[in-house]
Amino acid sequence: MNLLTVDDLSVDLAGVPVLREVGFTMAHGEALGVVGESGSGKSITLRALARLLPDSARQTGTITFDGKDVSKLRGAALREFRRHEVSFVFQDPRSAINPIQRIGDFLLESVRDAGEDVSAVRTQSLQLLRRMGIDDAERRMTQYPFELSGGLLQRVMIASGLLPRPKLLLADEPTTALDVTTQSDVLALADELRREQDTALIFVTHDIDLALAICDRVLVLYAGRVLEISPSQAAVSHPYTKGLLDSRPPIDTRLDRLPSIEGTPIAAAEAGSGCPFVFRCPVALPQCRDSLPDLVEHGPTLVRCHLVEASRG
Ligand SMILES: Nc1ncnc2c1ncn2[C@@H]1O[C@H](COP(=O)(O)OP(=O)(O)OP(=O)(O)O)[C@@H](O)[C@H]1O
Repeated sequence: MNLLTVDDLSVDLAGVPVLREVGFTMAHGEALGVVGESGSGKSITLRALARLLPDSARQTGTITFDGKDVSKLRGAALREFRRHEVSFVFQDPRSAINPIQRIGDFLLESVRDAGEDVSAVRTQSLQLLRRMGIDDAERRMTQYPFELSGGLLQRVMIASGLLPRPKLLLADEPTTALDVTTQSDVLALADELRREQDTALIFVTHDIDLALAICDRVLVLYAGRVLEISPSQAAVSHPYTKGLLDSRPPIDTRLDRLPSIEGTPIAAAEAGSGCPFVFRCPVALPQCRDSLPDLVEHGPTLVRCHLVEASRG
């Protein structure tokens, strides 16, 4: 059985469409990267999965997590889902932590509420902090968030996300605010821990290279729609995903101007019945303006593109 099945998920916020017919599945322990330009719907997808959309949101479609319909969870079942089944790590740790609460109290807070064995969880917290590369974990537990650097605090947040041994960790650009070396250290440690725990990961990022490096598959969003789900750079087939790969800055040459995809993305609300990427696509066909094909298998990738369909004859 899949850990997660998202089927035909559409979300409107304050009456404005932001996600359309999003569908994908995840196996237990799998890592899925979610990439796309700003405003493509990455964070909204995560929030919908964790039942964290604002009250003004209207959602259709289904999210099935470990056999349960997430939209039907209420009361104790919803608390259990948020405590033990999914965890969230946000981009900015300082906005997600109470500034006047000590790190140790923050880590043990949810356990205290649930009446679990505090001393056992304290030991686990210390172990996780050390495994996340925090040397003097005992002392850090007694400190306040302002006493920790952004990098240390994000390590604490990831430890806190893994502490309940969730089935799924939702990470929204968890290392974007860190410098590149720290970013790769933190991600490598987090990845090792979540594999040991068999915790699946959804990793939202702007960086398609990073997503391909860390994740089993990468889902590409554009104007609130899934355009491709690919396991590797070699398998990538959609012109938009290829454009994202081609616009990475080269590591060995200095360019006067960074390569980029011509034009700007449209909002989900601006897309008609055609492919939302048609306005920027260098290889668009006439039919791309009228309809967006279904997501279909093309070798190891899942892609929705008329050009790919035409190439298959
Ligand atoms: N609370 C809200 N009310 C109304 N619209 C919103 C709200 N939050 C997000 N949106 C809109 O939903 C769309 C998707 O936003 P989302 O935050 O998911 O994008 P994103 O891909 O995560 O972007 P970024 O990479 O900039 O974080 C955007 O057009 C955004 O303006």
